[in-house]
Amino acid sequence: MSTPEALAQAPSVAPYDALLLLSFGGPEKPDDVVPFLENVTRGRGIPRERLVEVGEHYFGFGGRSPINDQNRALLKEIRADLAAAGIDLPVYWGNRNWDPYLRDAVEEMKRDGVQRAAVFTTSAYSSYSSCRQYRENLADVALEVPDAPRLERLRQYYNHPGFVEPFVDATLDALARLPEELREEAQLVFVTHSIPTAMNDTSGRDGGAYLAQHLSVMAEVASRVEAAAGREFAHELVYCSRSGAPHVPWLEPDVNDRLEELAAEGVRAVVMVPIGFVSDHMEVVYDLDTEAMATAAKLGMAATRASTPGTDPRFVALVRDLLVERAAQERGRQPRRAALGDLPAGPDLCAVGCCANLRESRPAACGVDS
Ligand SMILES: CC1=C(CCC(=O)O)c2cc3nc(cc4[nH]c(cc5[nH]c(cc1n2)c(C)c5CCC(=O)O)c(CCC(=O)O)c4C)C(CCC(=O)O)=C3C
Ligand SMILES: [Fe+2]
Repeated sequence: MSTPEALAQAPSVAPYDALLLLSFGGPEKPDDVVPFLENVTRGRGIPRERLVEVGEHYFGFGGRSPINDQNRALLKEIRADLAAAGIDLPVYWGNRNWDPYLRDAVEEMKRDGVQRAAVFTTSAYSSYSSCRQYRENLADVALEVPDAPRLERLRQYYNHPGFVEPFVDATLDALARLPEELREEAQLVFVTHSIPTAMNDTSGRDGGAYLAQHLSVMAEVASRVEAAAGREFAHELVYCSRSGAPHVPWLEPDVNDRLEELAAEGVRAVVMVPIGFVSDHMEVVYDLDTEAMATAAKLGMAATRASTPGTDPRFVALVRDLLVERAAQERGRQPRRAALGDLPAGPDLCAVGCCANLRESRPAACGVDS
């Protein structure tokens, strides 16, 4: 809570008068599942069989995705963290695909008199799905809501210490949960969401950013884990949650296929480190904790899964850090831009053509050209 001392030293967030948490959204009851999937996949050429299959994942969890509850928990922690730092700023929440929708959040912000809000998205890396599509959503809402507040997306944060460091501790913790006699030989299997290779090819300013960013985070997490554990670990990047038509190439190998190969090579223990995900949403609780864990069990491998940042205090503080950094930038200062590893902190505004939309050319907010 805000003490007088905290208020006196509070960092400035001017020119912003609100923060918006922008996320994916997920169903909350069985009747939501099909309309949610229709929202997500409208015009995207996802085969019907894949939709039925993904629907089953949601029904298997009572028709309720974990993602909205995780965002509610994050929202609560962001508010507490800002207040503790003496920052008095309203925080709103809106989703791309499910209630509460972005548009409703922006209507509410407008009613409350918000003029200019910073936007934090729950996806850390660069790709059409995780970057430009949110920028398109922001451009759409600016057209749908007359006199909407200005909405300025905060930079991608995959290499921010508040994202990387929780994964280091989580990996050490997951290693400690393996049977002691297998811990020494465990391999680290870093996992992210597969995307079409064509989407990777157009990600970031120069292409290939999605893969390059993950490789950089993997190297950073692995080297910190090795330093803490005092030994090296074999590590590699694999993928989960492939969808799309079978003839369209997506990033590989799939985590399950790779576990089969590792078992055949004699590997008896793995730690899955889901660096592609900010919290334990459906891909994590189904594709990893249910499906990949069953694969490992079938193969007789010991496996644990490292936790995602979720509401780790360092991840919550990352939100404030990005906000304060960007606010300073907008006031003409040159703030420190925290970043770990071999890639620089990402730009505030995306370059022309960054994370291109492969289907159609649509307006996107928060670019140098928008
Ligand atoms: C890179 C990436 C992230 C990570 C970045 C970020 O977090 O934003 C992400 C997140 C998420 N994806 C999610 C759910 C779904 N994604 C789908 C489909 C797709 N995702 C893609 C990519 C990504 N997706 C792609 C290239 C497609 C193909 C269709 C298309 O080109 O757009 C489909 C359709 C069915 C299927 O095909 O699986 C669903 C249901 C949920 C909610 C989970 C929950 O409920 O807890 C979340 C957080
Ligand atoms: Fe997805």
